[in-house]
Amino acid sequence: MATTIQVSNLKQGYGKTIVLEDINLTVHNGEILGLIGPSGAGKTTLVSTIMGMLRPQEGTVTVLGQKMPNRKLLAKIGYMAQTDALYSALTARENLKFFGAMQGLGSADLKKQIPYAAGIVNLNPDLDKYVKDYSGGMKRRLSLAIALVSNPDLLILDEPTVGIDPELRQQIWAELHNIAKEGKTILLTTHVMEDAEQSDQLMMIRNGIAIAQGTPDQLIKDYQVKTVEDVFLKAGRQQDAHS
Ligand SMILES: Nc1ncnc2c1ncn2[C@@H]1O[C@H](COP(=O)(O)OP(=O)(O)OP(=O)(O)O)[C@@H](O)[C@H]1O
Repeated sequence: MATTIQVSNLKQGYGKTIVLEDINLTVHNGEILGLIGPSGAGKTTLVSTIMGMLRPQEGTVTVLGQKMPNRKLLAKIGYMAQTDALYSALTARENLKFFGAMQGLGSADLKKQIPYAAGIVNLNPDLDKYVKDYSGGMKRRLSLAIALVSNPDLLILDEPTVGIDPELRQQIWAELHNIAKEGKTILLTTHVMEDAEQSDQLMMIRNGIAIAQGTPDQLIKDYQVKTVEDVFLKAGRQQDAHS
């Protein structure tokens, strides 16, 4: 299986503040990796480093065979940030057109991809509304559609299911699994245990350290617990006991 993301011995921080210590991670084509951890653990910092928005302080990050940061690769990455970066004075369709064009889509592709991406998040009926009139959940859904619109090889989603109701969450997960089956790679951060359970691989980050890594089933077995949440709690207690 080809490798989409390779993080080796990454140390990362802001100035003298160290946020991540010795992170090692491999994500293959077609895999969904869930990054879980408490608020402030360093998930967004890791995602930003993988995207090339932050240069590693130590160690290396390779994405789709290229060492990061690499601006050219951004066109191959669909990114949904934690805070919605949308143009509120434009309609949802205009936002999708703008961001799709930025990702290199021509008008024929946009015509096909906008209804596809909006369909995944049930936004087709509201595409011509102004974003300023959208609810918080609709904005999250539009941000996800923007990440999907260019059919990228790598999808990076920072807390994609916040503000999304359970029924739509299930629908989105079904589509994420379809996308992964096509060989695309998905990296997402989450606080939601149901999301973690849907991931192929998990990395649990706490206090800047990867405290557990593996498939949800394997982790549950290794930690001799019943749920992914219990794995996280037990791994956290073990980390505290050792520090
Ligand atoms: N630009 C920045 N400058 C300085 N410190 C930062 C910056 N961004 C984040 N931090 C700090 O780095 C640490 C990790 O933050 P990060 O946003 O990566 O956590 P997170 O796991 O994504 O949290 P959350 O789940 O709340 O989004 C925190 O202590 C945060 O205060």
